[in-house]
Amino acid sequence: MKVSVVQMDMLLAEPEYNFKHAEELIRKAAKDKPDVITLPETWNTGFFPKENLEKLSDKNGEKVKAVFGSLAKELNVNIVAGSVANSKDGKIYNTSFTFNRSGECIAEYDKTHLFTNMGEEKYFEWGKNVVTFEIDGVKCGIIICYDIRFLELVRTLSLQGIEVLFVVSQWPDRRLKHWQILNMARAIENQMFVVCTNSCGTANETKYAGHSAIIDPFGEIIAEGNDSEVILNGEIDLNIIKNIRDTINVYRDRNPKLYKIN
Ligand SMILES: O=C(O)CCC(=O)C(=O)O
Repeated sequence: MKVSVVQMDMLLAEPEYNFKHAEELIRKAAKDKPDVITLPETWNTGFFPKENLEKLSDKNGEKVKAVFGSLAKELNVNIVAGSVANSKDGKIYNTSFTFNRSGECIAEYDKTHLFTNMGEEKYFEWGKNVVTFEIDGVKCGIIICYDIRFLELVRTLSLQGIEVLFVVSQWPDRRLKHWQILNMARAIENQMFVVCTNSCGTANETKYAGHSAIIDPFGEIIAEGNDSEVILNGEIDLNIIKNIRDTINVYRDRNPKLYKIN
């Protein structure tokens, strides 16, 4: 599976500009003929405008579906379209949409761990479901930013059989080390690929870290960005999962009777 990670710099509270820019970047990424292209968290609004959020949000994912559904079909590529501020049923969610090569929306995930440190829960509604989907026959999971700190969520996805985890984020530069270590740890402990897509640039007083990456189940970095806008390319060899599980098989050796985590 060839992956292109779009580490995007977006403008706060400028969805019209951000839609155009995301489309431009996807078209550019598609030139290398990847199987899947990814975007970061809340790329439509930035993370996140406290005024007029409802007005700036997508409505039921209608615009994302129209633009990225047809783009996926036209470019014959799967798109993990990051996440967007998305209003539905009178509430606003931080929602990730994924499209297959036919342009169908195959996954819709609402962020389940809102970042209370920044008051995200005062503006957004909590997601209630864990989501997996298939890209060209490969089982994948999706999480959003702060979700990466919750190993239980990722283990839940891994026990459902995912081989690739997509993490879409707007992670700040001042905690870059957490971003790098958490993504790598999730890849190693769950013996799967992690494709983590961050934003870059600044919004208000926050500088975003970039350092998007494609990480293999050994924790080896296949591709990594720096702190500016870039498209990363990397190839995922799923045989690596079998190799590691044949030698260090944590799924066979785990002892769930001991684990009381609720
Ligand atoms: O957990 C962190 O340090 C950052 C989380 C975050 O910025 C987010 O969830 O949007």
